[in-house]
Amino acid sequence: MNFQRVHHVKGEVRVPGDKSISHRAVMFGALAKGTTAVTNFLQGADCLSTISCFQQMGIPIENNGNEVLIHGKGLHGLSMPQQPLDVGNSGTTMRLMSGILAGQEFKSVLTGDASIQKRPMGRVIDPLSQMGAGIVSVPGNGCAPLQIRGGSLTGIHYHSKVASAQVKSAILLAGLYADGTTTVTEPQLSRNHTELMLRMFGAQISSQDTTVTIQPEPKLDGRMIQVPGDISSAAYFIAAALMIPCSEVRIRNVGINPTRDGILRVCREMGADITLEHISDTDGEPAADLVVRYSRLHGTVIGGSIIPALIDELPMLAVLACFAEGTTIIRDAQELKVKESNRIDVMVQNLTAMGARIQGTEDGMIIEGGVPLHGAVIDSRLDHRIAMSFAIAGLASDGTTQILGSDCVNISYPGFYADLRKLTL
Ligand SMILES: O=C(O)C1=C[C@@H](OP(=O)(O)O)[C@@H](O)[C@H](O)C1
Ligand SMILES: C=C(OP(=O)(O)O)C(=O)O
Repeated sequence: MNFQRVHHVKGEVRVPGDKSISHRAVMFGALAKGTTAVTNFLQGADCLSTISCFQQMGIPIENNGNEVLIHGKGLHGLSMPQQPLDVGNSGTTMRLMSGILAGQEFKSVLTGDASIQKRPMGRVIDPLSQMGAGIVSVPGNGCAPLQIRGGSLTGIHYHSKVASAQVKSAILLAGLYADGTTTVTEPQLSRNHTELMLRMFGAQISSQDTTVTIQPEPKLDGRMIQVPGDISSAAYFIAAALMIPCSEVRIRNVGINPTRDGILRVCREMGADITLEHISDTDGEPAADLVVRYSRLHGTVIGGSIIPALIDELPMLAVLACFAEGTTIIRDAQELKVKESNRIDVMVQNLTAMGARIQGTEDGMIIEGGVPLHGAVIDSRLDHRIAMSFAIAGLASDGTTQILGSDCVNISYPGFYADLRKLTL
């Protein structure tokens, strides 16, 4: 797909439901007794993979588009899948499901696409093995496919080396089936959707700073879940409005959980004009309308404990930094190397092709802003966040930007190009 400079982005948009919350709604709904009704569920390929995995384990799920109904069978209601469970491109599905499957008295196999088979799974294999699960990497390299023999788990206190909500959640979910208390401490606080939602379903879970503790064998009850818009999807429109002169965009009902709102904090630090309106709170997950206006930005340093609160937004922030005066340093972000692609290498390669002054580092990037960008052929490496970031870059650059593999946006935002187009009319 090709992109060219536009004069502005203007108008209103409603981004689809949050990906992290949509996955969890299906998983926890399946483990609860009774029906869970989810509205504004993200119909992206990743969340559809989660639905199909639970259907394969005997959970009836009706996907009516705007509402998803999960007819949960309780903590011990899953049945043994007859085939390997295919998570597609979704790291969240693979890692959270490994925690659930570690607690089941049956054998299962988790697999996925070429990208997922390169991502590190040792980070869940290690703690789940310590809890007593039989979990192995079939190719023997710490990656998927994973073979899991669950049951008879012991609660542990795990000190994770990475601030990862997927690792934390996998351990907490296994903790539902352990014979005592399970605790996870992480180096920095990662997104806390698991803690918030499991508590709403009836789990006994308590958090203090970067430590979370869960008690086993709760009675989880089906419930209603309203999914807020995904701030990671809103990031593309936030950046477009900030980068393109004369722009003003209103993004409705965006989740602004403090463990996810790093992009708002960094953009404001860079000089962005962003206001929040109609702030609401449903089940502990705050949301707001974001009003974003074109702003003259300056460079900044992004590192430390804010990184987990904006990890998926860093590709877009790297593009934004090209449009800010001065230097932007992104550090402590080595996790970018183990996402759907190596997001440090891919950003450096593609932004360099567009004429940016950017240098990759061991744990991030250094970007000299204020150098105009020009169109180029962009290899998305089938990474949805890369494709969306460069679509926005193309709208603010000379010439034509061609994105290869542009359909991969279906992973997290199937209507992305249509919504973007409406804002450019
Ligand atoms: O728990 C989640 O829903 C997610 C956690 C993050 O990954 P890590 O846990 O690997 O940091 C994030 O990058 C991913 O898009 C979704
Ligand atoms: C890293 C991501 O997702 P996952 O880990 O679920 O594949 C993402 O959506 O940017």
